[in-house]
Amino acid sequence: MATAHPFIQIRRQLHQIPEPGFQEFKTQKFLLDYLASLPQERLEIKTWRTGILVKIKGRNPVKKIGWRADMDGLPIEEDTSYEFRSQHPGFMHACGHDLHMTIGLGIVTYFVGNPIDDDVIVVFQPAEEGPGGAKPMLESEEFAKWRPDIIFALHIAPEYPVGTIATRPGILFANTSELFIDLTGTGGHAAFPHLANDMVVAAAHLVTQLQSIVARNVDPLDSAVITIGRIESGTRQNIIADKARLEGTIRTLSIESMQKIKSRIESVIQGIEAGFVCKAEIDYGSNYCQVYNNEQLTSEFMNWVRSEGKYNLIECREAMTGEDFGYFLEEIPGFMFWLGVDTPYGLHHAKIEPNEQAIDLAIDLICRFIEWKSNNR
Ligand SMILES: CC(=O)N[C@@H](CCC[C@H](N)C(=O)O)C(=O)O
Repeated sequence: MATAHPFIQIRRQLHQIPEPGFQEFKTQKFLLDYLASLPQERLEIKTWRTGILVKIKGRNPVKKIGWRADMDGLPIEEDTSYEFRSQHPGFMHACGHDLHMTIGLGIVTYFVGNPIDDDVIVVFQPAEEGPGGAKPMLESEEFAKWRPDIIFALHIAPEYPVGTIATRPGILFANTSELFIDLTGTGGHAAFPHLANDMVVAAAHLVTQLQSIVARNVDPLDSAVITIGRIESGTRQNIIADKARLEGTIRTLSIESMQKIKSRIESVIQGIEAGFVCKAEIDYGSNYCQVYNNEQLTSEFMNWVRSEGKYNLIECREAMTGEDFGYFLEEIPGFMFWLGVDTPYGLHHAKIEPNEQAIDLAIDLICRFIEWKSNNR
C-alpha cells in the first residue's frame, strides 16, 4: 500500500477497529494516544464513558465553538476491497464514523497550532447508532463544564461527489424510534400445523401489515418509514417455530406521525395476537428527536460556503436518516451538513468505500469556517 497522507492513515487505522456503542474502548484509546502526541499547552482533555471532550484554549475567549464527531461502528461483515479491512469480525465502520473522527482529530490538530480567540470544543461522542450517546453526554457534568455556545457536525454522503456540501435550514433528519416485537405461539411438528400456532407465518403477516400503515394511515405529504431490518425465528426446516422476533425502525418527519404509527402498530399487533393465537411484546428501544438546523446559522454557513467559491453547495431535501446530534441542536444553536464522499454504495452497506480526499477538504472547510465565525462575533 502506498504511504497515505497522515489523516488518511489515521482513518485507515480507525477503520480497522470498529466497536459497538459504549464499547468504543480501543477507539477511545487510539484517539487519546493521538491527542497525547500533540503539543499540550492549549489542550485540555476529559473522558466521559467511552467518549472524549477536547478543549483547545482560545487566546481571548468570549465563547466556545463546538464540533461533534461520532465514534461507533455497526454489526456488518465488511465486504470492501480494502487492505485495511476491519479487524473486528462482524463489525464495520459502514456509516463513516471513522472519517468523522479523523476530521475531528484534524480540527484539534489545526487549532492547537493555529489558536483563535475563542475556545474550540471537539466532542467525540459514543453510541450514535444506538442506544444513543448524545442525550446522556449532554446531561453529563463533564459536558456542562465545557458546554459550547454553538455546535456543528457533518455526516458523510455517498451520493455526492467530493467537494459537495449539502444542507438546509430547518429539519434535516427525521425523528426515529427503534422497534422490537417478540411473538410467542405454540411450536410443533411440521406435519401437524393444526396442533401448533406458527410464529413464522404470524411474523410474515405482521411484516406485510406493518407496511400498510405508512401507505394507508400517514398523510402522503408527511413522510414516514417503517423498516424491519431483521427477523429471527425457528430452529430447523421441519419444526414449527414457537417464537419470532422482528427488529426494525420507524422514521417520521413529524412527532404526530410517530405517535399515530405507534398506535397503529399496537392495533395491528392486537389483530395478529387474535388471528394467530399468540402473545406479542413491543419494545420501542431508543428514540431520537429530529435534527433541526438553526435557520440563521445554517443560512450564514451556506452563504459563507458559496462565497468561498471552492465548493459545490446544494440546498438538499430532508432525509429519513436519524442522528442523535438532534439532541445537541435541541439545546444549542448549530447545524449539521452532508459531506460528499462519492461512493456507489450507500450508508450501512458492507461495500461502502468513501473517497478519502474528502477528509482534508472537510478539515480545511470547517477550520476556516470556525475561524471566520470567531472573527465575526
Ligand atoms: C446517519 C445514520 O445512519 N443514523 C442511524 C441512526 C440510528 C438510530 C436508531 N438506532 C434506529 O435505528 O432507529 C440511522 O439508521 O439513520
